Amino acid sequence: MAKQQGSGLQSVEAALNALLDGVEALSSETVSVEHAGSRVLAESVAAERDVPPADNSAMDGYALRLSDAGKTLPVSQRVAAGTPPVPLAPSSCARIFTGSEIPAGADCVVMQEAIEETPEGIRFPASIPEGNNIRRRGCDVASGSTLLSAGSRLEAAALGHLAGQGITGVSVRRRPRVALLFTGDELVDPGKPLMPGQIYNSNRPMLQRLLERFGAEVVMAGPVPDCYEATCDRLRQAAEGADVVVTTGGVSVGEEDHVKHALDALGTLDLWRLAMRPGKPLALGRLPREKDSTQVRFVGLPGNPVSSYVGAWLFLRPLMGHLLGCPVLQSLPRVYASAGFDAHTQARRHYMRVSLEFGQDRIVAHAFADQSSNVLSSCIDADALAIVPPFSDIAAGDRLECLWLMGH
Ligand SMILES: Nc1nc2c(c(=O)[nH]1)N[C@H]1C(S)=C(S)[C@@H](COP(=O)(O)OP(=O)(O)OC[C@H]3O[C@@H](n4cnc5c(N)ncnc54)[C@H](O)[C@@H]3O)O[C@H]1N2
Ligand code: MOO
Repeated sequence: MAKQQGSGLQSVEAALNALLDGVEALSSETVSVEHAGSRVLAESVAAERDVPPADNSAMDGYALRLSDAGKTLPVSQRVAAGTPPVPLAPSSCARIFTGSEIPAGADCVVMQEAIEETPEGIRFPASIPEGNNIRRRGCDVASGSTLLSAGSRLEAAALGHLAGQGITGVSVRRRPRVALLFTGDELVDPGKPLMPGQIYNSNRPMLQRLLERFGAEVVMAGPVPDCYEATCDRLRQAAEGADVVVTTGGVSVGEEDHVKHALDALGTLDLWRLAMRPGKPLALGRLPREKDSTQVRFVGLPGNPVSSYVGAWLFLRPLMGHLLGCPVLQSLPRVYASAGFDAHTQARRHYMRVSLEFGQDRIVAHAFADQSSNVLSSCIDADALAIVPPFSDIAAGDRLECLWLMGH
């Protein structure tokens, strides 16, 4: 286990280094573009065609030669979108529409609001800028250029870009397979009656949703009884079918907290107990996977829902980012805001759940009043985690570094 700090707690940075050390991107698979939403490109895609494929008009209007500016010209052809034009006849203009190809010979387009229709033809203004309203071939994508880089996440615009090339299939990273286990004999899944002493399992849908957003596939999700042998069995089983095993609860110091001991016995406990709030008892390590003699990463999140939520953003997201070879998932964007509250911290760095108010000249971070790790209400409107260093006094107006939970 890595060396501990004086407080006996390890830094978040040390934990992230231990977790990500040696993590390599997973293998790739080919999927149809239709089903590639949110997947991560395994290889860069080169453009094979220019977009647009030819010079075309940005406006509904008339194409002409710049040398004919100020003249009245007959309309010699009508170029509808989807129909290739013929070369422009001398001393004439072409009726043209947005997206229609520019006829050879024409070098500008005048929008129809700027011309005058006369019995002799179309009268054009005397002054027309060069190349007016012409969108050049390849101005969006040039053939041979990199259309999308390896590691890009295929969201809406990227999918449009692939379609613009006529591409139907892409090579993407396999989704990290995650096994999610929940410890705690008090837990019941919604849909079942709640007996005295029981609570509903909030972590299950919450982590499932977060993991899917981070690009993972949850292949197994289920309870683990509060018993050492059962915990060992479930961890062993989980490691066989997954790339990452995540547990919640059972990592603290009570005698019903078996996860850490089971991990210690079965695999490697790399690091335990972090100088962060919430999430102090978080445990990180590796479990052996017998079927291919490899190791899978283990993340033991504390049971309190807020500790699990914050731990997922801080640790599971970058882990998925590394398994997917996707830089945007590897770290959270930082944003600086003025504190809209007073706070003081003890020995642990506090990741406070804040909502961001975007004003004209500054961003104000508002903290949810109750920052306890069992109060999931604090996460509902949290746009960011404000990082408050240990032993600090924060006064309203102070500058805060925040991790932006984009689209949380
Ligand atoms: N003596 C000490 N006690 C505790 C310490 C400590 O240092 N010394 N640390 C506290 C901190 S900080 C945390 S965080 C918790 C974490 O404990 P565990 O990870 O072992 O979690 P549990 O004890 O299993 O559960 C904690 C809490 O969360 C509820 N829970 C658990 N799973 C779920 C779920 N899936 N859905 C909803 N709620 C869940 C559980 O009922 C407990 O209330 O330990 C402190 N104790
Ligand atoms: O560290 Mo715990 O997650 O604050 O309650």
